[in-house]
Amino acid sequence: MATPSSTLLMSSNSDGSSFTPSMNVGNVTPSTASYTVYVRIKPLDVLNPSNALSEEHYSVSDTSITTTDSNKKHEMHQNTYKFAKVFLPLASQTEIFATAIEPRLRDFFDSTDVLIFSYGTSSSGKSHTMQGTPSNPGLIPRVLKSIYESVSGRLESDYKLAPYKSTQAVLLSKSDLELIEKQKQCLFDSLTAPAQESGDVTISGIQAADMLASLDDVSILPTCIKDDEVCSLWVSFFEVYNEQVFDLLAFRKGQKLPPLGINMDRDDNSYYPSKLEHLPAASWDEAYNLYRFGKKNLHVSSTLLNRKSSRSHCVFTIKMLIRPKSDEGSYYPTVSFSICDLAGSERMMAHGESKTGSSFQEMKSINNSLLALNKCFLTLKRGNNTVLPPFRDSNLTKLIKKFLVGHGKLVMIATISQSPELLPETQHILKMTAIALTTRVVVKDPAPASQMMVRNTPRRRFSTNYLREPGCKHRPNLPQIAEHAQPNSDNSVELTQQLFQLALEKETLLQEIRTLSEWKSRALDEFTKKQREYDSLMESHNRQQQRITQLEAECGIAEASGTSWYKSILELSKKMSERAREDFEEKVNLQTDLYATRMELKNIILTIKEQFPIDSNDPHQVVQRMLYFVKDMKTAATEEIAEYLEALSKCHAELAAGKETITNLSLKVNQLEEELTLCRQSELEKVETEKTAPIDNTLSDMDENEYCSVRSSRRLRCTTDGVQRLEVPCIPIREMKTSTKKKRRTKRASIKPKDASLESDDQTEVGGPRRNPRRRLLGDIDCLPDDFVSDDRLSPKVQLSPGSAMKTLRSSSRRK
Ligand SMILES: Nc1ncnc2c1ncn2[C@@H]1O[C@H](COP(=O)(O)OP(=O)(O)OP(=O)(O)O)[C@@H](O)[C@H]1O
Repeated sequence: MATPSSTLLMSSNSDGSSFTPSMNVGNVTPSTASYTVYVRIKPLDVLNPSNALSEEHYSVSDTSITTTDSNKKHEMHQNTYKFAKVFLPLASQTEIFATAIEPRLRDFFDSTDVLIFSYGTSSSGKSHTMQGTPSNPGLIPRVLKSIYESVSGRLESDYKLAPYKSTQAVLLSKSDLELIEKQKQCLFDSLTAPAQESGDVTISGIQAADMLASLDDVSILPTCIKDDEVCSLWVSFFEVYNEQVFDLLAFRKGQKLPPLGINMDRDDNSYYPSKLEHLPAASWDEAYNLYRFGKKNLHVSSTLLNRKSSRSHCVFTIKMLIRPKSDEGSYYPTVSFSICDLAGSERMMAHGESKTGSSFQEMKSINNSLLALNKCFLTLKRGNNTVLPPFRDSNLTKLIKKFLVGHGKLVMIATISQSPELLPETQHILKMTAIALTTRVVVKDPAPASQMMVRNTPRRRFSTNYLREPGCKHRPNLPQIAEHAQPNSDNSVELTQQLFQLALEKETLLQEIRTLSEWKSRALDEFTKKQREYDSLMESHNRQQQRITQLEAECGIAEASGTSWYKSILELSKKMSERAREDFEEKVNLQTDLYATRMELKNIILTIKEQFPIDSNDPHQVVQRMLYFVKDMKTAATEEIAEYLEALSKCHAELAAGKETITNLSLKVNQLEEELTLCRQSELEKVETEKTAPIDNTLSDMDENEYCSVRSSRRLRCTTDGVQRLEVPCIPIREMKTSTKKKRRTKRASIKPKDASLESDDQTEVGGPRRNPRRRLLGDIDCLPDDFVSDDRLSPKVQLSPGSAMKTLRSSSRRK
């Protein structure tokens, strides 16, 4: 507020009359203004957001978007659109706020009016960007937080002034203030009531508290408010629905709100909704609750593209009023920060809306107002001084005209959806926003009121602005005061402005008259032409009629009359009725077929919907979406099959390798078996040889220890002076035991008398002929089974240790 504050007191009129702005229209130097345009891309899948783009149609850089599309001849063509910045799908609300909004908040605190608006197709994320969610707050809660944090400590508690018109203020009396407080209380009380409408998009109080908690990252900005100044913040909220303006903060229980009129503020040539509620908000909570209340009144309904689609353009504004602490009657012109959430554009027939009904009307008026906005951008871009932008074509363009002509800062956030069905609309949005970015507006009008000083606007009952409803318990029946009753009739500048405005209006009207007269003359020409055509047709008809009469007379048909004519007519009528009946039957059949086909189609759609998560009822869309799903499934299945095939081929390879190994092993086994047979044969031969060989007496000379030590080498070697060698490997116990038992049985069969055995023992004791150990050993060897294998590796499980083999041998020989 640097400029105004330095001249505030100097401009004061001593008589306390209304302020006369000191400006010279002719001396204003024209400057150029431009708009700032950003683009935000909605994630392809909002439930699992990622930066992935539908690469078939979009390629993106930091400041541009290129779309690829095919025309009617199926030729591919690309369009590139440039912007201040492109926010990718994963861009956070914090990033968007810091990049797009913070610089504009600095402008706001520097006394510049700001308008931020979101623009895009339906369901592209406009409301998400503006409002956000409790866990991910959008721009509105962030702007409010930043403003309240920045002016903290400078807010006045008892309001002396209230905003009026576009930039002015009015004095408030105590009773006005009481009424305002009661009005606010009514609004807040109604917020606690449960939501009634299905389309209610209000964030609950608890959610709002959560939201505030997650707004810590919002920065505090330097303000222009000096130590000896105080400020107040006022909130207003309205919507443009079906080309009518409705106040969203007006509280009328159970009553339909009447639309507001639109007035022009001559101070800055801007339009504003007349009698719009401005309510003071002392804190973030109060301001956000007012926003929540307005959201409750908003026109929202469910469409094919969005379950909670905004059906109106809504503008939420926060106005800052600064005044010197000591002077209750003086103030700086109010400065406003507006956030506009535009309704989404939609192609009417493309999304299955019928041509009748309120939703069609809503869509029509939304598209008309957006068309008017686009026309304004185009005309402003051409910079043609002779053609005026069609601001009056829609109430939306009328209300934001001030920003379109360069007074204040305008920021556009275009939101785009990557849905392939919305590609034509998205391309149109990109085209219009890219045009807006390159538009340079020559600011011709006198400087807006925010650069002027206003002092002591005459005291005016605040309540007359809006408290006119007799039914409201907080609103007394106050006398109405003419809205424009200001005692500043002798105001030449205002008159100049009015004249200027009137001249502009006259120019527009003259142009309209010219167009109409052109249209009229064209229509007259057309009419004359048609009249002539009609006359000539009538003439030929008359001629033909005459000719028919003449021919009838010539053929004597008139005399023959009666029967033949009557018969032929009867025949003809019979044929006709037959034909009509056939036609009717055919029609009925066709209708039956059609009905059956429809039912079949309905069933098919139901079946498809059971199997796929599709919420549309339009058969075309259902089939299209199903095809997408099927395509996805097919791709997934193909990938899976490829994986399986790969695994299968690996298995085949492994199997082949295994087979080869098995073949090798079986070859080896055969080889080994052959070797084994050979070994066995050689061993048996050896044993046979040993059996038949002469007894070696050398062994008898071995003492037991020597014998055992030889055996401990796991192969008993009985050496006979190198002449003969017997190798006795470990002997299987089972075999050995079996042999022993056999021996015993044999022994029992031929048992000797006790004396005989004693005799033999005696013989041993007396040094009779001792039995040769070699003989004993051979006796045991005799017991070896025929299939005995001499290699201990072939019978590894049961082996006889050298000691036990010795014992067994001895005991068996003893028994013998
Ligand atoms: N950037 C985003 N990240 C996550 N979800 C998003 C994003 N943008 C939009 N959405 C989700 O997409 C849905 C539609 O968004 P939204 O209501 O904001 O669209 P809109 O443009 O305001 O539509 P309309 O014009 O019909 O009101 C919402 O459920 C919203 O949460």
